[in-house]
Order: sequence, then C-alpha cells, then structure tokens
Amino acid sequence: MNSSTALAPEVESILAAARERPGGDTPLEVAPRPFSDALERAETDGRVPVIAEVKPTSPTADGTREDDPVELAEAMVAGGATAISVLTEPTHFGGSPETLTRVREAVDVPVLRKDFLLREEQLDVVEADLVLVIARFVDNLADLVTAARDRGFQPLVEVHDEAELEAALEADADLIGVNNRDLARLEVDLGTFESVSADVPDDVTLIAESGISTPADVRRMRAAGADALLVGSAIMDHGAEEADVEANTRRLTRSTVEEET
Ligand SMILES: O=C(O)c1ccccc1NCC(=O)[C@H](O)[C@H](O)COP(=O)(O)O
Repeated sequence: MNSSTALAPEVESILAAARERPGGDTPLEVAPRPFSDALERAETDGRVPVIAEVKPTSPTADGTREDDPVELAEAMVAGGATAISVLTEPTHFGGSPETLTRVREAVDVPVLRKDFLLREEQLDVVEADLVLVIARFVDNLADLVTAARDRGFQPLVEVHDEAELEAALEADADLIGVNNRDLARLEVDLGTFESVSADVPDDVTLIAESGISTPADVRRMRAAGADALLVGSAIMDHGAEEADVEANTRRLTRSTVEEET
C-alpha cells in the first residue's frame, strides 16, 4: 500500500534488508495452533491476553538481550502469556527463523512470526501459527493474506491509520493489529489505538501493538477495545542488567487491579 508519509531511516534500512532476503522454495503447509482458542483460555483463566515478544534488540531498544530465546519464551508462558511473538528479522532485531522453530517446539501456545514480509515466497521460510503482514509495506495485501491462509497461517494484519485499516478490511483480515508506533518518527502514542480501533467491526479480533508498559496502559487499551496486547520492550527490559521476564509478563497479564500503576 502506498503512503505519502515518510519513513524513519531505520525503517528504510529494515525494508532494504527485507527486499534482499530470499524466500523458501516450496509453499509450506502449517497445522496452526488456533489463536482464538488461546484467547478463550486466557479469558476463562482471568488472564489479560498478552502476546509476549522475544525481541533481542530493535532500533529503539536500550541495548541487546543475549538470553536464550527458548528460556525467555518459557518464562513468558509461565507469566501467563497467551501467545509468543518471535522476531525473525536478523539485521535490526537480532532474530532468526531458527529461533522461532526452537521456541515453537518448546512452548504449547501459538507463536507469531514477526518480520517484514514483502513477497509471498517469504512466507515459506519457517512454520509459525500466526504471521505478521504489515499493510503499509505490501503491494497487494489481499493476495498476501490469502497466500498466508492457503498455507495454514493465521495472518495478523498490522495497520497504523484509518486508510490502512480500510485496506485490511478490504483484504478480508479478521485479525488486525493497530501499531501505536509511528514508523515515521518511531514514537509511540497509545492514542493511535484509541482512535483507529473505533472503526473496527466487532467480528474482527483486535490487537493493540507497541508502547504498552504498565498495567494502566493495559487497562487503557482494553477499555478501547483491545482483545489482546502485543508487548515486547516492557517484558524484555533491554536496559536492565537482568530482566525478570516472567514477573514482567505476569504484571501485565494480571493487570486488572485498579490500584496498580
Ligand atoms: O521496536 C522498534 O524499535 C521498531 C522499530 C522500527 C520498526 C518496528 C519496530 N518494532 C516492531 C514492533 O512492532 C514491536 O516490536 C512490537 O509491536 C512490540 O512493541 P514494544 O512493546 O513497544 O516493544
């Protein structure tokens, strides 16, 4: 989808690298773990549905976390995560497809492949339960959503404004993430989810993405209609010498108590 607003240099660099990355040779056939079942289990248990992200680093992170991704993912699940997101982008986020495979073998919750996919064959690099498709970066969104579903993936279509939301709905997306991070300045504003989510039909599963750090943020996004939250930095805590990823996750999945901040 074309957009007139500029991208941050870091994002231009991410896209340049993505254009060069090869795809797989053969279309994958995935037997996915249904995200809707995982959401239902969380709600039944009284856990806020959180997709916790294994994100070793990023252009906006305070540093790089070198911990074993499998141990991180297991700690996130122990903290109540509904699903795990794994960055597979190697150049700017320290991820890899191999990491995703190891994590998916180790946990029993759905695993999202978080990457910057531009072409259909890039879907065929690694199996996952969900796959991120960023509306802004894809020329034919409907074709990529269909190609992902044909392989068995549950596509999560990411949008940042009303025009991208309209494109996602036209592409028949039923799982939509509203990214609070603006890709022009890389700033986060939780108000983005609040304004864009107002136009989303009820039958769409809606994810609030980026910039969610505190139980108060969780409650704010839930009050605005988020069925689930995608959280990376606040759980990984890149700036800390050691992070208690399990406690960081639990703090958000159990954040229904008003007194907490
Ligand atoms: O996280 C970044 O620095 C970033 C920079 C440029 C493009 C994308 C970026 N992040 C991708 C994501 O969508 C986030 O990893 C995800 O939504 C979690 O966000 P957060 O909880 O703020 O780490």
